[in-house]
Amino acid sequence: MTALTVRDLHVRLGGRLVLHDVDLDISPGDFVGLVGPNGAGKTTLLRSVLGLVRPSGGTILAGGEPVAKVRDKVGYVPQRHEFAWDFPISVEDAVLSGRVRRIGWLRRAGVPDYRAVKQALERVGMTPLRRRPVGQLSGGQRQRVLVARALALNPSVLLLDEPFTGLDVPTQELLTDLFAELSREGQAVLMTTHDLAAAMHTCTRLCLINRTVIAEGPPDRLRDAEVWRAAFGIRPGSPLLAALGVA
Ligand SMILES: Nc1ncnc2c1ncn2[C@@H]1O[C@H](COP(=O)(O)OP(=O)(O)OP(=O)(O)O)[C@@H](O)[C@H]1O
Repeated sequence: MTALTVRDLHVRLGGRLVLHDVDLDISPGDFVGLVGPNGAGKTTLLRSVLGLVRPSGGTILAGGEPVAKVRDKVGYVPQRHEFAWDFPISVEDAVLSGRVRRIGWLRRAGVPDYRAVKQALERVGMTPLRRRPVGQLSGGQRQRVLVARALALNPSVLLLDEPFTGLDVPTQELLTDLFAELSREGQAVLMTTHDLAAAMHTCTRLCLINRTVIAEGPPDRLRDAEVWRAAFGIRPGSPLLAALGVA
């Protein structure tokens, strides 16, 4: 069974058709890079899965069920600037807040919740900083907190919105290794990124999108320069195509 199924998705925002005819299947263990130019609708696709945007048509299933019924199967790492870093909470509490959908707003966190937080902090290497206020963290540390916050839910689908923006190479490597490991453990990972070369190298599949899916499949099967030109409007002979090994 697929972990995430998107069928015939259409999204209108501000009276404009931002996404149309989007079909996508992601299986457990897939590490999918969602790539496309600025304004292609990548974030809108993630937000549709999360129910933050209401599609004008189509269906989205997680593990075969309408995603609206199983939101706690979906973990989400937003872009860093979307989180309220000036809120006076510790790293540990920020990660715990990722479990709110499972705990419920009115209940207290219990042993399984604290255990999940502890494991998530360990996976991103943030245990030593668990009591630090989130406002005192560097960009890379903040990104690791956001990843831990999503992992604390033990999701079967993990959505990542440009997780590498502004990160140094060691932090990018740490997170890339973690995402690859999660996918090997059976999680379905869908990541938007503008780092095409890294996506070609690390993702098991790529989905090229520009308001609709232009092409998708394992990176080795996407060596056709025309496909990249159609998605990104890259000019023929562009060095970018050579850098991607698709010239
Ligand atoms: N709330 C909104 N109201 C109207 N239009 C919107 C809204 N949010 C996004 N859009 C438009 O939808 C289109 C897709 O935006 P989206 O943020 O999904 O693209 P993206 O592929 O994630 O882009 P980027 O790579 O620049 O982050 C853009 O043209 C954007 O201007």
